Amino acid sequence: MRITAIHEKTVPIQSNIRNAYIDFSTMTASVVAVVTDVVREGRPVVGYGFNSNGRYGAGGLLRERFIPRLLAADPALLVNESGDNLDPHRIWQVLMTGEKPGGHGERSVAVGVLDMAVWDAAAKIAEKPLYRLLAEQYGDGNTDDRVFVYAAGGYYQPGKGLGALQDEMRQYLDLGYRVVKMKIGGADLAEDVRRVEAVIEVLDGDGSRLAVDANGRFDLRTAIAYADALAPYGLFWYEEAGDPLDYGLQAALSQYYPGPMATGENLFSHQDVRNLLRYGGMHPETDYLQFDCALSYGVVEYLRTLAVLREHGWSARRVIPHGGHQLSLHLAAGLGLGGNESYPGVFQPFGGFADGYQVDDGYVRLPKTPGIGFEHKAALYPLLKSLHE
Ligand SMILES: O=C([O-])CC(=O)C(=O)O
Ligand SMILES: [Mg+2]
Repeated sequence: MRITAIHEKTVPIQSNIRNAYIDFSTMTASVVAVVTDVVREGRPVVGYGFNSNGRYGAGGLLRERFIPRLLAADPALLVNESGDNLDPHRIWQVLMTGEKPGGHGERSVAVGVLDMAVWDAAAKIAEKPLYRLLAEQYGDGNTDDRVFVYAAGGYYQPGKGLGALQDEMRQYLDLGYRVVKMKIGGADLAEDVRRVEAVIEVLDGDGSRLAVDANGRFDLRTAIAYADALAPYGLFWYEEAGDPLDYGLQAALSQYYPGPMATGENLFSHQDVRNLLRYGGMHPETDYLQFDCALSYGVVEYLRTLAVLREHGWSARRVIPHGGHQLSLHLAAGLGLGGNESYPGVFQPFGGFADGYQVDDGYVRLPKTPGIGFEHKAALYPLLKSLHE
């Protein structure tokens, strides 16, 4: 078998929302389709991939480097021993040929987008949902039949007052979520405390159902001032307080803040993760890690990241990935992660899961059809299909 074509496009996912660090007025994403010559149900198998929010589309890198590299490779180097399916690990090696270590800038996005499409195609060719393939090949064979999800939103928006913030959160609860997340650090501390209290009111006074996200905005002094203000609420987690690469800040804050903390969405390699675990002072029993495969070289690299976790005494259950996409849902169900982010209100059509699979008391189920299941999302599939039809 072989890859016959790879199509790529940059699409907008802009909106008027803002976190503490960026607004999303010019945000884009890369979308790819990897077409194979394997036929299932009368049609060539096509795998789809895209990157999640927060990093821009990587069209330049895809067009100039990664897609040509893949198409120029001997097809025999891209398939498994028996030659009947793609081998994502071999493909990853080909993609990274000529790439020096370190400096994991945006090339991890380009590789992550292609890797997503390769796994989608490989699972379709194997005629299994991806979570089953992952559980059989890399897990203990067991899969979770439902995955914990939380609703992320609570962005800053022009004219959005406390009432609108509360209405947004009520909508998430009505959809079946139990835990919600909101942004902090984009207003002053007093205003953020009012916002946090307004959301906790909607959660029947239960702060343990609210996560807050500072998107790396704070220096240590500000992070500590927020820690003092937030600690009494007993929050679900306090996320990305300082710069994602400032492990010293994280270590100081981890010692100081009594509740669970979360970070990792802007670490793009297993080496960066290793440094966080070595030097970030995080607590394996109570903290959360948020690495997002779509931004960080894909599933092949994620398997290495999970190995690093094991070496440092962390359970995969402490991982709840950033990004709210279906690939992470498969990783969670197949490899026993702790759950997944969800964006019921933002970053559509890429956020969200299969149509008809409602969130029930904070958990969601996955379709049993082959691949990742993008075909089950009516708002997304036409866009993916338009790449090659
Ligand atoms: O606002 C963003 O960049 C997204 C984000 O941090 C998250 O979902 O945790
Ligand atoms: Mg975040």
